[in-house]
Amino acid sequence: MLKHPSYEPELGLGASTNSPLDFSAVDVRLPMLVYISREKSPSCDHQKKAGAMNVQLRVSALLTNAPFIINFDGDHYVNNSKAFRAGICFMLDRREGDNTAFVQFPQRFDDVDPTDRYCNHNRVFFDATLLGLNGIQGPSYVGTGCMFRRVALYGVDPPRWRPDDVKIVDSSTKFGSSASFISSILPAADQERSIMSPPALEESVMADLAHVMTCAYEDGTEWGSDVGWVYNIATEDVVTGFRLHRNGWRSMYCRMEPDAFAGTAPINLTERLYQILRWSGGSLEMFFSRNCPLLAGRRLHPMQRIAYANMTAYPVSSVFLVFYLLFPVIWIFRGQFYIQKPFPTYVLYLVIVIALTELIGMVEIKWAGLTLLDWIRNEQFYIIGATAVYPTAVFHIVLKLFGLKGVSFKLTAKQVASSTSDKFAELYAVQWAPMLIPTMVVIAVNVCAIGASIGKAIVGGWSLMQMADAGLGLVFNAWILVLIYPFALGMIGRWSKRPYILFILFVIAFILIALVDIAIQAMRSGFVRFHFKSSGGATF
Ligand SMILES: O=c1ccn([C@@H]2O[C@H](COP(=O)(O)OP(=O)(O)O[C@H]3O[C@H](CO)[C@@H](O)[C@H](O)[C@H]3O)[C@@H](O)[C@H]2O)c(=O)[nH]1
Ligand SMILES: [Mn+2]
Repeated sequence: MLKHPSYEPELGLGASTNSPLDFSAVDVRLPMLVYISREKSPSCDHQKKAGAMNVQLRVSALLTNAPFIINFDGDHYVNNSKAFRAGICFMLDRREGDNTAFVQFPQRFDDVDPTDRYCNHNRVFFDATLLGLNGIQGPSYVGTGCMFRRVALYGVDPPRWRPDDVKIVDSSTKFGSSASFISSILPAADQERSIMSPPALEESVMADLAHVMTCAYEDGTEWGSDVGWVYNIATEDVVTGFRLHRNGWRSMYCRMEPDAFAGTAPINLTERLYQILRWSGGSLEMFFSRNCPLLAGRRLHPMQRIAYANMTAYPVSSVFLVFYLLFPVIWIFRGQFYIQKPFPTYVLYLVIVIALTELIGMVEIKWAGLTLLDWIRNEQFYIIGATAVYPTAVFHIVLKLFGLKGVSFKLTAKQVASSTSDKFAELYAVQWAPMLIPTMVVIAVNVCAIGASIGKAIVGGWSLMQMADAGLGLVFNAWILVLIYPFALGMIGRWSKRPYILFILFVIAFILIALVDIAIQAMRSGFVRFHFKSSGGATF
């Protein structure tokens, strides 16, 4: 803090008997590290991560006023030191550099099981969706592993949309009352190709720092709305990135080998579902707020607008999907198909559309360098989320729209300690939550449908047409079970160490239900009742 680092390396000592390591060719200086913690007080909301980031933003403005900032979650670390240079290259690029607000690196995780059962890696989202957005206005901000341009976070327009005579500090209350902070803004906008010396550590500087760290500092300012990280939303990341895109900035996605950064992921099914709940609830909050992508001005690229609409409104699709997945109920009870038989040309169109969608999916996977397993996990977790989590998120937003408090989201709990003997102990832990019920019902309904159709087929009396219908129905039921398979594995806990047990359980369930169905049919036709009556008078 006292002296800006020079370019001259300071080499360490050579090897000796006391210290066997040779540092004679190593620059042994440590970079300046300043630990800060914002003020927390019962009288004001600390605004979680967004609040912490905004304090960092102000404090660092007074310390170094560095034009570029990189941010990580508490559970992430630097894996490849070259990432910093890569980010800066995008920022200083001649073509679009000046209009680039942030460079987003993918999130990578160390603690995930080899088959990525709960789709923690989210490869399709990172390596296909975010990479694809590079072709429009750039990836969304995902909260960690992201390099920012400082002035973009201040709500300043990108050069492309900024007239030369614009006043960057256009309102006296926008940034709060610190004169030192306000006077740091213009240099931050100018110094992007030079460096500035940090201030000497004097008492006045310390007083300024303490002032910008208080939680009352932001009262009556635009911090948390138009300046810095956005407040009052479960997913501050997507909305903070969105505000930058809406102002006309672009962003860049940067994937490198070895991975730039890495961190920890929740590997317990319930924790993972809570994480998805926070994301989907936050997304809907954004869609139904003044930060709705459909309300943005013309600086947001039309395709980027569609991408954001999809990224925020997606949980609504679950309402239709859950009904669809429960359709077999009608069939089990009535033994009839109520879905209208479509006419052949319509079926032809349907088949073509479905085939093309799958083909495009396949091409995207190949283009992004992903595997079939990454793709399947993605599909599976969409259905699992849509049954277990998204309905709760929709419920949350309905409560909110009626002015009620909504569902409360919790932070993602991480694996505590991994002993080498049982590395994925967490993976097999079953943790009860009401959220698990809807998906369990969907599994039960589809298992019953398969069992019942076996029963009906055995009793016989089916025409060829009925056989064909039931066959199609079975494909539907089986496909749903394939998609929900990781969830079912999660429910059997430690048994899922041997996944074939699940198949055995399914087969037993099918046979039992087939027998029950045969019994019920026999009862209906009077056979069982007759049998029981003659042998002792049991009544039903
Ligand atoms: O009061 C708080 C709470 C959280 N954090 C930070 O926020 C991070 C995100 O929380 P975490 O529990 O790790 O959630 P994840 O689901 O792993 O996080 C993803 O989703 C969040 C949005 O829901 C983003 O903020 C994260 O960047 C993104 O990695 C943590 O690591 C902390 O560094 C704080 O600084 N202060
Ligand atoms: Mn995290």
